[in-house]
Amino acid sequence: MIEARGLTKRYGKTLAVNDLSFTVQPGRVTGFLGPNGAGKSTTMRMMLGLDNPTSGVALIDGKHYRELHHPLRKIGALLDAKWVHPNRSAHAHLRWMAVSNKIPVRRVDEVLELVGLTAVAKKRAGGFSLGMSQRLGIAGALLGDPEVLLFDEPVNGLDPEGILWIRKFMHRLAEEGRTVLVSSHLLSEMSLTAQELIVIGRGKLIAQSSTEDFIHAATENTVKVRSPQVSKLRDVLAGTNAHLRDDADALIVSGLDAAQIGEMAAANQVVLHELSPQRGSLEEAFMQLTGDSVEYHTDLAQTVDQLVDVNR
Ligand SMILES: Nc1ncnc2c1ncn2[C@@H]1O[C@H](COP(=O)(O)OP(=O)(O)OP(=O)(O)O)[C@@H](O)[C@H]1O
Repeated sequence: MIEARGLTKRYGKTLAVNDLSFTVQPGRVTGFLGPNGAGKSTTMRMMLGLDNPTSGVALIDGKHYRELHHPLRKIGALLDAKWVHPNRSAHAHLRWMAVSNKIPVRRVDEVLELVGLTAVAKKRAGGFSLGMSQRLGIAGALLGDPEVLLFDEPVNGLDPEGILWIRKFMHRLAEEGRTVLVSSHLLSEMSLTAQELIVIGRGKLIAQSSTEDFIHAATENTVKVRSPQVSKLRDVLAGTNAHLRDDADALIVSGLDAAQIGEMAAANQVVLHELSPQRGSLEEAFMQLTGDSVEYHTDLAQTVDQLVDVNR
């Protein structure tokens, strides 16, 4: 488990992290979400003892990082995938990490296998693609077989195949009972990867909840209905507290769920061609909860643009 209590970091005039308190539980992938500059990396660095908090604490299973006897066996991290000597092979890089952390060298082959790099283990890491470098970084994080894993923007710049691989791998690590914290500013990706969310903005906590609750609380659930007898359907729904909106050849209904609409249509012999509940998106939820912040809107627009690029 990871715990932040009143965690605060000031760099001169910049309050990078502002009184953050949250817990990250094992067995789930927790997304650490916020726009660029929100304070995600700074928070992760403090968890890893790479930066000292101005006040507050970050604890790994109740201990400060510096109190851990074998840190790599407790917590592994991927902060910067390009942090590797370019002329070293993947194997040599991991071997060096293992030896300097008193981890048995046989573990190197195991983690290379886990991340699918066995075939290129002897190749120069400097020639690796970004996706391969990310895998090597993840292999390094797994060397000590740690219970807690931190990944800072692991899908940034990856192609769709690389993104899918990382997503499945994160799920697998959580299913093994590990605590997995993944930072990202890519909202749609996080909605697929993370079961829990910690959302921050300008260093402050905006929300901590399950992804589902976060979306549910901040967006309206509607039902899309298509019918060849749409005016009859309107009459049927008129006597309820449903709110109707036109969307091309469909009606978007709020205030009633799909079952209620279906039953009313059947009782009144209205033919339906479609009756589909519409889920809000993480983007919509994010907009709702951060509605008054121009900074977010700008960032969100960029995020959506990037996402479109990624999926193209
Ligand atoms: N070493 C530092 N010295 C001064 N300011 C810093 C330092 N590190 C971070 N900051 C500032 O602290 C704020 C939070 O930065 P941080 O990198 O933690 O955000 P982030 O959410 O990880 O963003 P990104 O997704 O861009 O990495 C930013 O305003 C940043 O400029």
